[in-house]
Amino acid sequence: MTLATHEVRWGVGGVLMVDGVTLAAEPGRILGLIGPNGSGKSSLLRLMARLRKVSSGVVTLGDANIDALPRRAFARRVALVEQQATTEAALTVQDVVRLGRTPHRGPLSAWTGADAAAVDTALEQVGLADRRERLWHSLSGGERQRAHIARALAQCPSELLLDEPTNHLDIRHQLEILALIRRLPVTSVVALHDLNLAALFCDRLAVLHQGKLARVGTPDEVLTEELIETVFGVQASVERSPRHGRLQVHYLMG
Ligand SMILES: Nc1ncnc2c1ncn2[C@@H]1O[C@H](COP(=O)(O)OP(=O)(O)OP(=O)(O)O)[C@@H](O)[C@H]1O
Repeated sequence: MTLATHEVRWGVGGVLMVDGVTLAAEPGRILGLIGPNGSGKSSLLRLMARLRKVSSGVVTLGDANIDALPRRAFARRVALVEQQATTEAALTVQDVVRLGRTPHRGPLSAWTGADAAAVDTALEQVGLADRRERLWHSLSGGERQRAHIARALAQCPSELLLDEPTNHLDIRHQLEILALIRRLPVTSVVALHDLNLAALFCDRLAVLHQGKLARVGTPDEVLTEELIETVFGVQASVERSPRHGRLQVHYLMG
């Protein structure tokens, strides 16, 4: 087993934002997290990445409680790409991506061929190899997003957590990034707003609603017209695409 949450709760000021979520990623697969704004997707990802401490319950990696793992060992395995990560403006793209190598290097160790190769591969994978010398402040929103994904890939994680990785990306780059995540030999947990992209790329979907897990299963099991209405408050018609065989959501206007 890889990352899993067991009855995890987290709240602020007595209000639970993540309320008793039990969920396991499957090795090598993509688990999509869907749910309305404020339903707890980012909070759950941050708990899984150990950026927040659970109020109760446990997050495990394999058999271990993640709180019991040494920080570096955890960081070598689990990478998080946050929604609005900030970065020092004076850095270049490759400086940012190099930060991904930190968990693999000692404080005084020299930059190795393996470090350089991981950075080069990550830049190639997100299509930023030709912009590696560019300063951060000169990048577009989509280029910054891709640079943050490259930083996570340079970390060579076995578990990759992504919060809305397609935010800011044009449609070609949305498809390319999700196709890349599919190809990677890693376990991924990805928060997504676009239900059609979730149906296209995810092996399983977990639906959060007001901090609780409303449903988990394959896209076919989860993406029903009834669930979309109950959780998102939107009427939709769900059909199987004759082109790619995945479910497709058509939103019905008033
Ligand atoms: N540090 C915090 N302090 C107080 N409330 C918080 C904090 N972090 C998150 N919340 C609240 O927790 C709830 C869940 O937020 P979260 O960001 O996890 O939702 P989300 O599903 O990722 O939303 P979105 O789709 O808008 O990104 C929201 O009501 C949010 O305001």
